[in-house]
Amino acid sequence: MRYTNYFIPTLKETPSDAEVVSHQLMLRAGMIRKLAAGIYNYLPLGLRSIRKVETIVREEMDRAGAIELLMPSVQPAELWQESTRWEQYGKELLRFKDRKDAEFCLGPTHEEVVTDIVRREVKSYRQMPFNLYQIQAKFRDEIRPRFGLMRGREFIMKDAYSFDVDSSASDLSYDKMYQAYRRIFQRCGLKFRAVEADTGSIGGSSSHEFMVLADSGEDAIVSCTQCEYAANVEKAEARPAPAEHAEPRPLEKVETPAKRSVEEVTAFLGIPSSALVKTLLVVADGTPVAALVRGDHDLNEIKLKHLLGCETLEMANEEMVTRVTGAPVGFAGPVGLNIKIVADLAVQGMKNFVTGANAGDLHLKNVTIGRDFTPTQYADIRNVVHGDPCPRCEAGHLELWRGIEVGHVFKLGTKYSEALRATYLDADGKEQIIFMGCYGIGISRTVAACIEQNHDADGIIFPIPIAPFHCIVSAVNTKDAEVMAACESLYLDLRAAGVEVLFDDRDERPGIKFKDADLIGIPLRLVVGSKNLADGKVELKSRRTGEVELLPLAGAVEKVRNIVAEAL
Ligand SMILES: O=C(C[C@@H]1CCCCN1)Cn1cnc2cc(Cl)c(F)cc2c1=O
Ligand SMILES: [Mg+2]
Repeated sequence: MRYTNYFIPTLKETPSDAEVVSHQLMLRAGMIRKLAAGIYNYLPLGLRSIRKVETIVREEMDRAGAIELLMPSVQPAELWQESTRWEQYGKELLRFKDRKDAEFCLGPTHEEVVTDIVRREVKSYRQMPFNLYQIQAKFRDEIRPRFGLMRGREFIMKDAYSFDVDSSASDLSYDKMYQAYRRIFQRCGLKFRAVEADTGSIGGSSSHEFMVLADSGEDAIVSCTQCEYAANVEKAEARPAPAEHAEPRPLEKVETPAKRSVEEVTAFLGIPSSALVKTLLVVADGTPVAALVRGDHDLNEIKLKHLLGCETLEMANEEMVTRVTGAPVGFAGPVGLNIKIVADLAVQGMKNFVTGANAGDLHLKNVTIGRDFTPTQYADIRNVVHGDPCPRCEAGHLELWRGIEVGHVFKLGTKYSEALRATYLDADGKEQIIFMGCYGIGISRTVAACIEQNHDADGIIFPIPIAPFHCIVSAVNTKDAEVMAACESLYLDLRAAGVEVLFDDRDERPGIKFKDADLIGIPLRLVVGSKNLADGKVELKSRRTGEVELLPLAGAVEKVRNIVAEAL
């Protein structure tokens, strides 16, 4: 492609409303342009990269035996009413009516639609296993779309659905997808981790997320230094702490005037935060519950919600705190509290610690469990922290990373097949419910995540497999006929060798061309200038390493072709 015939509206300035690097660089590199909040035009360069990810996804999904179909984006409300999700989702589900006033939504995902297809077509166990997938624009009316393609409202997703006769067969389908996802993200040239994840609202039994490691990632994950354990912090398990052997000292009230937070109280009393226990009041399906976690730990609301088995869980407001504890916020404690008390495992066995006294400006010292109060139950309800011992092996400990979720695979069980009566007759002619799995990849988000992980001060550094072009040929002086002739032949020979080339034939100063080449992140750059050309040489620069080497013109095509072939 010749630059002068292409459409790459690069920007010098960083747009002010772009907060993360990938958003800034995709705008500056002329890859995307915003149409509306969270809704983007994929300009030619951005689309080429998206198509590269789609192609890798398609190849690996097909290799795993999945079959591509395409379902409508517009979905009838009836299906969502059958699955009861029509009421379950709020404003995030974009609903509208057609000319006959019938209700529809713009598809955020397609469990109901694909289950409707299968319930009409599958009657026998012989027809399974199979896996249907699509690559299609989804719409989720996020309350705060931001970060460009990282959290858009309309985005491109590959969503796949597996259908099996029973749970163990469904596990095999799940493993096939898990392995396919590993190959996909490896082929995209990304550093990623597959982590155990919470299933969230979708239900089902277990799930894994595929996280691109990047400091700007919204998700916190941990991985063990010794074994394969890795999990989203929402789900990562903490081990019980070793019990303390100190002698319990007598309980004591202590004045803590207007000292509410962990920081204020521990500073005021001169104790470490691990010697204080926070009493957090939550409301589970309307009932107040006290959650106790050590001062240096944080409550994991997802773990607590699963433990309590409640539909809704939120932090108690000031009015509730005062009503339940008899004290203003910041002085809640477990002693004398007559509501359910769930204590984190790290609190079990603690002695002589500080808690609120359920009275204004008062705390208690030397609190000891069993003597001063007894929790209703102990459970793992905290977020693990960097350095915690691994819950799976003896030797390792957990390291904390930030990640960007680009894939999520779920064991769905019969949640949708039950609701929509998708059944089959087994070998004995008995009616059985179909077991499902669902598997998503954020295609457009993967491109953004790749840039979050691969950039420097000059711009994007695309891995070759998902770069918009493999190589850019930069003519230093377009007025020099020999330079242009050499560029033309390089351009044609490279294309003939299967290298995707962008020929920068603009009548621009070399500095502008080099800045643009670095900004849009094309992995390899061939610079053709009259001085080197006179010696029969061209300059090859690697965008990732910055390495520059002078090549004989004759060998340039072969060299570039080999580098590209090696990386694909
Ligand atoms: O989408 C999934 C699960 C998997 C992910 C992989 C591909 C198939 N679906 C979870 N989820 C997330 N956000 C949603 C938002 C809305 Cl508004 C909705 F109505 C439904 C969902 C919803 O179900
Ligand atoms: Mg997810």
